[in-house]
Amino acid sequence: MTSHLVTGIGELVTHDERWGGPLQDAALVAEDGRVVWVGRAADAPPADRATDLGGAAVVPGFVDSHTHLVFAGDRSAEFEARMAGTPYTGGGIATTVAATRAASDDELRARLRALADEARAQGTTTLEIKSGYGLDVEHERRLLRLAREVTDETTFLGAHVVPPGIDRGDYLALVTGPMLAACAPHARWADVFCEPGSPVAFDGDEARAVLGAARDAGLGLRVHGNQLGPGPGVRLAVELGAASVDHCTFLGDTDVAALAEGDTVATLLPGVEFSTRSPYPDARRLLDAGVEVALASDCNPGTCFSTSMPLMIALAVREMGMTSAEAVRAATLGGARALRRDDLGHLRVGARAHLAVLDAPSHRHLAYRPGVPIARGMVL
Ligand SMILES: N=CN[C@@H](CCC(=O)O)C(=O)O
Ligand SMILES: [Zn+2]
Repeated sequence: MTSHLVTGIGELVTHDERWGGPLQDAALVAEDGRVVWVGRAADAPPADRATDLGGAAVVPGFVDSHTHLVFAGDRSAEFEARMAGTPYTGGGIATTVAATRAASDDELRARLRALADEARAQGTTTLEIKSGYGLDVEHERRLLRLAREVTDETTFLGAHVVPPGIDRGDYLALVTGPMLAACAPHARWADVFCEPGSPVAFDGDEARAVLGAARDAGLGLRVHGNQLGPGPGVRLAVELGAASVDHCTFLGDTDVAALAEGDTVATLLPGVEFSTRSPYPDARRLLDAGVEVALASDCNPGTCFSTSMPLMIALAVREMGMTSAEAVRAATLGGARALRRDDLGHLRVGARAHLAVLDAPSHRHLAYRPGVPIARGMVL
């Protein structure tokens, strides 16, 4: 077992309350992939090898708890139309499904790996990846098998939309029956796009059926909820004990109260509001109510084609009323909680030694220097 001392850390964000905030002039030792010591550089113990970061700030590696990285095709024309005023409805998902079904494993794998590398280069050290562009038994299973090559945090999203040409009831029976059975061995989670106002997504009763079947199959639950308008998604997620409800753009008081009382993380995806020109969710309202908030990219070809967690942090600070410290926490510890992982998202002793190293003196620069590639992931 080799120990690795990382020193020369100008500012270290650990999320360890005992330090009362970021540590200055810090060091960290990792052994066997885990943090074994954290403290002031002057007190650092000897180790087998050392890396001097020359005063860089370090935060926990970003935990991007919501992505759709296995897909083919291009929807830049749809984006362009949206910027010219055409609203997002979810209808474009069928375009990606057709292109994805037509792509070979190697084509999908090459794109997936390139996107995962792109995320890592910007500080992301954990990715959740959903299926949802296969929408039949063979292709949903294939997408999850490919996603599993990159992460253990895989999510079955057969209930993304009802594909064209199939009856809703028949599709629901497929998703909750044979498709779930084929996909469950390759997934840790199941998700559903619950949006009663959308002709292609699922209403509250349908979403309840999808989530109930997934829970019976041993999967953890996640929900796309309240993205395009108010609806039952958030309350359903809390009622069923989902780990996370994602988007949370249109919330009523009862939704916020349910989240505050429940055990479900509210995952905000501000890249979606940016790329669909929609109103941003009210993060301040959630935080002030005591809700656990996560930030994620939702990288996908339709609503946000960005893997950049620093961009999400900058948007959260600029547009959603979060402080830099709250946004960094949401992109790290919040994401880990949304995945129910206590070994990620912090740098206390025992955590995975996953770092985001910033070419900057402070975590504040993540929002202060938007669009500048200051973060990189480092897994020890
Ligand atoms: N809203 C549902 N699913 C994705 C978008 C998928 C797409 O448009 O391709 C989302 O999280 O925004
Ligand atoms: Zn999504």
